[in-house]
Amino acid sequence: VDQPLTPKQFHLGMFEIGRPLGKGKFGRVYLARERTSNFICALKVLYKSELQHGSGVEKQVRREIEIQSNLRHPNILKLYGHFHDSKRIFLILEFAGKGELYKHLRKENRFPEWKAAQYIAQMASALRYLHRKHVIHRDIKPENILMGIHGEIKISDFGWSVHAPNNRRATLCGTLDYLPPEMIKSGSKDNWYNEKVDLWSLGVLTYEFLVGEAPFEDTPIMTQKRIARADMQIPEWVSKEAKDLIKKLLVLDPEKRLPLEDVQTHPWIIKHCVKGERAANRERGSK
Ligand SMILES: Cc1nn(C)cc1-c1nc2c(-c3cnn(Cc4ccccc4)c3)c(Cl)cnc2[nH]1
Repeated sequence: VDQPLTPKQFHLGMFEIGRPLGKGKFGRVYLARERTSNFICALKVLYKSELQHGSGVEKQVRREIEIQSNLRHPNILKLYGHFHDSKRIFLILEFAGKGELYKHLRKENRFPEWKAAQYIAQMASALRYLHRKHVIHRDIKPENILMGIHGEIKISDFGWSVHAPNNRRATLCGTLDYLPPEMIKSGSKDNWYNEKVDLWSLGVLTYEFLVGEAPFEDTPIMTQKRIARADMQIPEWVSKEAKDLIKKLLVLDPEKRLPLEDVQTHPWIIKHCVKGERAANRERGSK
């Protein structure tokens, strides 16, 4: 499909800026329309002054641009291009029509199993695509997932992703809930650049979609202790198939976590994702 946003050089005058869509730790995102093609997109604006020179954040933005502009997958938010002026850096991103997934999760408290399974199947498909390109996301959590107009999910915010193998040090901030044990424990960091870290986070995400809170949610100290021991309880009302998948992803040994191709063929995923449309709608109608 020919992308209207393919000129080599972009500049701010090409866009009509709309309402603010949200803000992150660094920068804000605005709805925008490219004037000649009327193409709707999301413009992420970062102030250079906020990205201290030579700091990790500047490298993170560079990495986000380098990695995300080469990705093309229905469940990964597209980065069409970027440009900058004297004070700001602009990322031209795909507009996700239904916004941030975590807001939907908080509003609904938790997702029904059929919806959670479809989201996890889409995440597994996107992660398989990333891992085939030796990209590790390393920051899978509801806050970094957006929703398209048809309810499909889109992984965004590649600021923490890396090309494996990689010898960069990373400073961690934000929630600990999604960190795998190998990133919590001190000692060898090469496990940080093993794509198995995304499998652990996928397990945490599955749990949070179904239960409405993260499995190791606690005080920061207790969260670290519970992660290091994979100490979590799955409520008895969660189906046995869903419990089985969570337990096969939240495994301390990275090498023993269920591979993505087995996630996609897991009975819980098959049960909710490959039924005929009619049967699935009938089931959903009864929810
Ligand atoms: C909000 C919202 N409501 N609806 C109906 C659609 C949206 C929507 N938001 C987006 C957004 C969007 C907005 N905020 N954020 C979080 C953020 C902001 C700044 C730096 C880092 C992270 C992402 C994007 Cl990128 C891309 N598409 C988006 N679509």
